[in-house]
Amino acid sequence: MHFDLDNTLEVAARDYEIWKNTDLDSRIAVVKLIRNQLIEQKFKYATSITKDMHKPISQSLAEVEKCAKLCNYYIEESKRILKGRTIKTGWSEVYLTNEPLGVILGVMPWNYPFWQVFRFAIPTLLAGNTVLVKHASNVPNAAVALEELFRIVGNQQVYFNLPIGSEQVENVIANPVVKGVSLTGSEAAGKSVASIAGKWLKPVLLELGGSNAFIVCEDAILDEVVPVAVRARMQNAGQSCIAAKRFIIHNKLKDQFIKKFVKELKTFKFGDAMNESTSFGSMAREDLAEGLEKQMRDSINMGATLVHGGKRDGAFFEPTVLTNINVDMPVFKEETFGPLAVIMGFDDFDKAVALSNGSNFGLGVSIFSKDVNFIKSKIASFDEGALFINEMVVSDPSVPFGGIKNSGYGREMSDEGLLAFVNKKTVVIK
Ligand SMILES: O=CCCC(=O)O
Repeated sequence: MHFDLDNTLEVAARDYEIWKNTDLDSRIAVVKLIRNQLIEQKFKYATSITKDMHKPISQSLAEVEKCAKLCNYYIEESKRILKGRTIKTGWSEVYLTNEPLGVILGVMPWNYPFWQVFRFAIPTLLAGNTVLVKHASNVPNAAVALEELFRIVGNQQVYFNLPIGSEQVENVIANPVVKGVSLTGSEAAGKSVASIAGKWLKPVLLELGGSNAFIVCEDAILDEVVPVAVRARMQNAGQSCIAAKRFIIHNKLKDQFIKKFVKELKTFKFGDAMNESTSFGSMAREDLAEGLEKQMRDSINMGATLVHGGKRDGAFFEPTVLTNINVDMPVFKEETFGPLAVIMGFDDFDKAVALSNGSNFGLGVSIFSKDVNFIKSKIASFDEGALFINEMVVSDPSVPFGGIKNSGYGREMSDEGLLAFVNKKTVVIK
């Protein structure tokens, strides 16, 4: 079917004029309809995810349910967040209103094809904007299913799927109807989108890669920590920006940690992604698995030791563990977007901090210790967007989410996510 980009941009701009004047109660009512439809048809939506990127169906269902949770959060909270505020000054009245900006472009990735779109689109729409979504080319079923789902909105369309190639994104950003861009994707995509948006002076939110450290201190209880560590790395076949990628373990616990980690990996059930008991699937594409294999091989050639796994069959990459890592290896320096854990040791906590900060990314870090007060005293020494103590780094609708350094800038979810694309208009009355 022929897709007319210019016409779509025109309609998105025209419908924005209606949507921005739709009161917040009505926008919230629309989000309720979207949520209801999502839950009623959750198997259909989950199947579109699994078909596109081979995620086991139980995990696709969990992704769809998380989208509903995000809707519930904003259904409850958006009035409070968008309310604006008054400011006491020498004038008789000063206040701030939060107004929409216009048509906002979302450039979205394939690893959580529904979740990533929901966390961009729901708050952006509730603020009164309309959205264009340029989804990843390897999730076409999810992209179409999402547009259909959001079409539930009465008289006007507020969500537009753009089935375009990445080479067309520049023109979309440059188009005067587009007033901002949110990108979740690679560091390279972030640099490109940020420079184009900069040229046209349009606000941009970047949620890029990560190479989170997972630090285990000497006093941690391994039987509690290891199942969390495995989940933190192997979730979504390792294809998550916030997955733990570099395990930094106190030297007194390191050998035991490795043993228990590998034992836990052996409990995974591989198989048909549509089978509800499958707990570990293949990666989304063969070229991605090949890329991970290269990072692993290059690191082994530089002295890393393969402890477990390491085999690839097409897009299937065995859960893999490497140790004897140094900071020059690709598995340390680059993001490993697949099921590969690298394990390093430390004696002194400051060394663990230095290793954690030794990445160009700065999305999040997990630290496990009984001495929470000690860890709290060290919070400022971590260059990260988030620090989770005795918990893996997770995303949650009520908690701001985003990074620093090459992980991007801006925050999604919580109050910050709803205020990401608004004009905070100041009103002063003498
Ligand atoms: O891939 C990055 C985000 C994953 C998540 O929100 O859980």
